[in-house]
Amino acid sequence: MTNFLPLVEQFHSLQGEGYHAGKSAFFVRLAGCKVGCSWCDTKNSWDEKKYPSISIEKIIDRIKIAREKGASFCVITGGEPLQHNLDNFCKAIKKMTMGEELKPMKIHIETSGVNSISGSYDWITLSPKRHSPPKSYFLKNCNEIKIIINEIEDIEFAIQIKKETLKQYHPSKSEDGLKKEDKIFYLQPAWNNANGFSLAIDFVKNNPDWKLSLQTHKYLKIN
Ligand SMILES: C[S@@+](CC[C@H](N)C(=O)[O-])C[C@H]1O[C@@H](n2cnc3c(N)ncnc32)[C@H](O)[C@@H]1O
Ligand SMILES: Nc1nc2[nH]cc(C(=O)O)c2c(=O)[nH]1
Ligand code: SF4
Ligand SMILES: [Mg+2]
Repeated sequence: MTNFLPLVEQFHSLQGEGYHAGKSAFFVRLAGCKVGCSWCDTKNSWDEKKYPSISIEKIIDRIKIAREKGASFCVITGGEPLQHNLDNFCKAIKKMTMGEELKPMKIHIETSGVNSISGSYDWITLSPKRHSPPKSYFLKNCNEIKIIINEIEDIEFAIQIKKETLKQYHPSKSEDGLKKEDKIFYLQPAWNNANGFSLAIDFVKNNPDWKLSLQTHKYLKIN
């Protein structure tokens, strides 16, 4: 199991997307992705050979500092973070951020769901991809689903994913009171794609069980 991970960047910012948008968060962007979305905004992260392998303790030292400054959770993203086995990393985050009067830091993950699960999470954001659909584990266990909209076929894919997800009933309750089956379904327009924006807005207007997610950090010109 890995104690070193290829790291693109780590930064303290606001979660820009989805249910937790606007909250103080620390991001760990791991390198490596084989999913290859043509519109990916993080293509620089795909080739893990370009990045140094950093010890998980060193990564967590920065997580601890960010927490002292106010980050309320850390977001593991990428690249596709689950290309790596994250069991040790998640365990170490929990262990190293726990204090006498301090609960362990919450861990969120952003994933396409194409790899097997490893690690354990307080929040799973699943962003399913049309050309490489997610494993059913993620449809069942994620907290939110965020589909990126470029063209009409993405809306059709979103409808199909929601149907599949609702088939995977999973009656358990998370700490914040949201039932696991109460997933939140988001359409997120692909950045700078006017067609994606108008398709997503029209669909959400007519389908109130969906919400719009915007990449608010990009409007704010922050990380
Ligand atoms: C860069 S990905 C990394 C995590 C993981 N590989 C995934 O796709 O979920 C982080 C989030 O950004 C979304 N994303 C990537 N490129 C985007 C774009 N051009 N416009 C809007 N969202 C985008 C992804 O769908 C995902 O929800
Ligand atoms: N501020 C901010 N919020 C984000 N939410 C998900 C991101 C990601 O790239 O996974 C991201 C990101 O890159 N920046
Ligand atoms: S899965 Fe995520 S990181 Fe990989 S190409 Fe798609 S959006 Fe980019
Ligand atoms: Mg991003």
